[in-house]
Amino acid sequence: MAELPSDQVVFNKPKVELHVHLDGAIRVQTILDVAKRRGISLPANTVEGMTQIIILQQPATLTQFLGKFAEYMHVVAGDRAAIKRIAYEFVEDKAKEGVIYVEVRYSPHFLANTKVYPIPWDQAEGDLSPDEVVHLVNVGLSEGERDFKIKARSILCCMRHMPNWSMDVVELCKKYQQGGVVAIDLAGDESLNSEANPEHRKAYEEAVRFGIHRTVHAGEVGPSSVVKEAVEVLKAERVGHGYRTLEDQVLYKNLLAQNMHFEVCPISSKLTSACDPDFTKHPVIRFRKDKANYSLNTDDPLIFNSTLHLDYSIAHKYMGFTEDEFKRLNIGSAKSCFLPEKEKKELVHRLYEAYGMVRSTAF
Ligand SMILES: O=c1[nH]cnc2c1ncn2[C@H]1C[C@H](O)[C@@H](CO)O1
Repeated sequence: MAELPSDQVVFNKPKVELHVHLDGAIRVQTILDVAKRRGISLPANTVEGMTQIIILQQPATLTQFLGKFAEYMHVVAGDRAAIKRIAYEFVEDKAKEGVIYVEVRYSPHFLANTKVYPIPWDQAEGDLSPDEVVHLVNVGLSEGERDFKIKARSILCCMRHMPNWSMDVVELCKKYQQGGVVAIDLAGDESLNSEANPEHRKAYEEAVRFGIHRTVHAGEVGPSSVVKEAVEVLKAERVGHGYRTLEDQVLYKNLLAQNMHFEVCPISSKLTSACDPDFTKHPVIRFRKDKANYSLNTDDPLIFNSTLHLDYSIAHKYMGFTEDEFKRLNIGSAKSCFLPEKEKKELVHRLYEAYGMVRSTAF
């Protein structure tokens, strides 16, 4: 996006990122390497060439944006080494951006080639199940945590158009609750499926029963009723995007009063046409004025050709964000993360320390 500021670092301090898709955050070089190893032909064989094919250059619809995944998902899906590698490299990339805690989300079904119906991305049936995908991502993330000294947890996505996968997703959340999976999400095209299917509702009921944390993509491009349903029916503790909450002021005020967390993704919201392309009119400006609880996130940096620094630069340049607000929103993000209470407190404390906000207890 030509009019964006260059990748300057406007907030060079520890950060928390809560909304980023693993399959939207793969290195282009890795896609090329894996395609070469597996003998998969791609429309371009250089990083520059493939980047041009994958990225969204201009604002499109959410549906068009979601179509971009088909350019490369068949390369990594069903391949054990590739899945471990993308998880590992993801942690490295986040550490380089100054993220000290990240929750990364993905659909295990989209990376599998057996025990998933239909088998995605026109793959032939193989022997990699959604269950093993979660195991491999956990291994990649843990190795990344060890090598790059940050903390990474994962969120498993149900997909709006695939309700038959949702009970599986919640079962995987239960199975891997101690293995790095902290929550369930509902992603996909809310413009085509704005009311949650009963299977999604059942999965979220099960999540509540088993103490699995819950977030839902809602009010990104769909109406405020999707947000209302996410919070009231699916019992979401955080809202993915949530921009269109502002269309229902009663709902918005209720959510403010509850300190509901909004996972805001500035660059994403422009390129999916979720928001006005003029960043000076972005809903997060209202969130900030109202001292709402929200995070700043990349969402799918591969497809948006972006970094977390770029999202922060935009918030600074076009939306008037200050260092103090960056600190406040990161502390709110840490408090809204899905870690167990003790680890969450430690994370919040680390931010207070890094931001020079530790109060002396001396009298
Ligand atoms: O911004 C988004 N909105 C809705 N769904 C999304 C967004 N970004 C990625 N996804 C989908 C496509 C991915 O394959 C899936 C799981 O990460 O989630």
